[in-house]
Amino acid sequence: MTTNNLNITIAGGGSTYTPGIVQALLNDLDKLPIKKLVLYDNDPQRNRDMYLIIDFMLKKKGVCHVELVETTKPKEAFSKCDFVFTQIRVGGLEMREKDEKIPLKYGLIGQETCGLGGFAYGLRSIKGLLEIVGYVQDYSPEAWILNYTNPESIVAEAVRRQYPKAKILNACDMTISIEETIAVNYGYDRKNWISDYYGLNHFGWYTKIYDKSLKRDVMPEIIRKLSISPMKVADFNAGDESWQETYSMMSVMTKNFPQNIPNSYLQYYLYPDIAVEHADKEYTRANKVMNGREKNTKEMARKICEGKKEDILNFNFGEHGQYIVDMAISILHDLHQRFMLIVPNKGAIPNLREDAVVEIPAYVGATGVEPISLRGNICDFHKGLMEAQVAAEKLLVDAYFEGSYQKALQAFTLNQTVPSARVAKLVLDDMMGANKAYWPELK
Ligand SMILES: NC(=O)c1ccc[n+]([C@@H]2O[C@H](COP(=O)([O-])OP(=O)(O)OC[C@H]3O[C@@H](n4cnc5c(N)ncnc54)[C@H](O)[C@@H]3O)[C@@H](O)[C@H]2O)c1
Ligand SMILES: O=P(O)(O)OC[C@H]1O[C@H](O[C@H]2[C@H](O)[C@@H](O)[C@@H](O)O[C@@H]2CO)[C@H](O)[C@@H](O)[C@@H]1O
Ligand SMILES: [Mn+2]
Repeated sequence: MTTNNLNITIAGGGSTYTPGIVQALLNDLDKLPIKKLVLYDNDPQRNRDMYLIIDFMLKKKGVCHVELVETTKPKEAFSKCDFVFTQIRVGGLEMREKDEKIPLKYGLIGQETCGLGGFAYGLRSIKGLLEIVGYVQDYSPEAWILNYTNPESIVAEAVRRQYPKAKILNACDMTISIEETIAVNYGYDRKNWISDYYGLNHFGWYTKIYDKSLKRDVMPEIIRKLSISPMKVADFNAGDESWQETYSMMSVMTKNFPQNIPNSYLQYYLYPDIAVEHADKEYTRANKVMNGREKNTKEMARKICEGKKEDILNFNFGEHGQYIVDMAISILHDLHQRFMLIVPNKGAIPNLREDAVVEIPAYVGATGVEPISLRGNICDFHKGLMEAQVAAEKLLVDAYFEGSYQKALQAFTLNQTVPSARVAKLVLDDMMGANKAYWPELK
């Protein structure tokens, strides 16, 4: 790969996260010199809106040497690329709304990536992401794919089965968001941190947070602080009640299980009763995102269309964009920087099955990912939770490839947010009806 004149394609170009990623790209043009930026999406209107926003951003920054392209054609999008950033949402927020509302009808967690909502989303996402990975193999097999598409564990497992040699990194911004939120609440600089963490995506625990300037593991004191005063959301989640509730739940979790700092998403598996009690069955997170981030994106595009020049750009996604851009820089310049990544276990967690897809720290360089193995076994509590989740996710991916209703029912039954096979079947059948246009046929 040349270190100059890069071609970068964003698949899911119309995503609400594209401006944040482009902002990070523009801040780092010296380290990641781009010649061409392609927005690829299967929804031409969303892609057009985003083209207008990104074109506005480039002009505002005085960047004229970057060719900006919008396309719905795979060959045009994926030929001669160096990096492909993937962030698609198959079925859009309309289907996310169903993922959340159908389980809630049956008294179960309704969530984007956790519980049965995450499984429904998984069965939709796999096809869309495999299609894109396939295009990259056909048109630019040397390109690096940096994937943010959810649900990460499920799509990573599927890609690994179909394209074991694909040059892909699967990443989640949640650990970095948790770290930033902890740091601003309790007065640390997370840039000094070396974090040890293990789990599955949206399903893991910190075991140590070594602060290089303080020269100590700050995790025990953070756990004490969490139990005294719950965290306020950081600026990138400001005014967002759902995220405030989520970050407050981290205090509940550490009070009961004070050995580790958990990933905030564990609340859905450890306290599903609380989450269901607090849920509004008529107005879920999808509705909030439609009326928030999505509406805001359309508004930015509308103002640009009307020729407005001032007060157009209005977004703050925290470290989300910078995180993926930093990975590309680390590959390009062979920096071996450390990231939390979703990778095949292969012994990194010694007492967990080898073929699990786990989230652990890893170094990233020109040859890809070098995962960092744990120095010992994980405890039975975490192992038990993870084993059930891994098995359920694997069954779901089997269901996708085999078109097997039985495997899907097993996956739904094994999901730890589900109390009985009867309820699992009711939700599966309901979701099968709602997802006819997206899921493979399950027989
Ligand atoms: N890994 C992480 O930590 C992380 C963080 C934030 C968001 N995400 C994920 O990023 C994705 C985008 O989120 P969003 O809220 O911006 O969603 P969004 O709906 O606003 O954007 C997704 C875009 O993907 C497009 N799309 C859907 N299917 C496609 C396909 N098959 N081919 C090409 N384009 C397709 C849609 O038209 C849409 O423009 C989601 O998968 C979300 O879960 C992941
Ligand atoms: O409910 P949503 O769509 O607002 O967010 C779902 C995503 O949440 C996590 O990430 C970030 C988010 O990407 C970032 O922009 C900011 O708002 O903070 C969140 C965490 O604090 C998660 O990692 C993603 O996988 C979800 O898709
Ligand atoms: Mn995530």
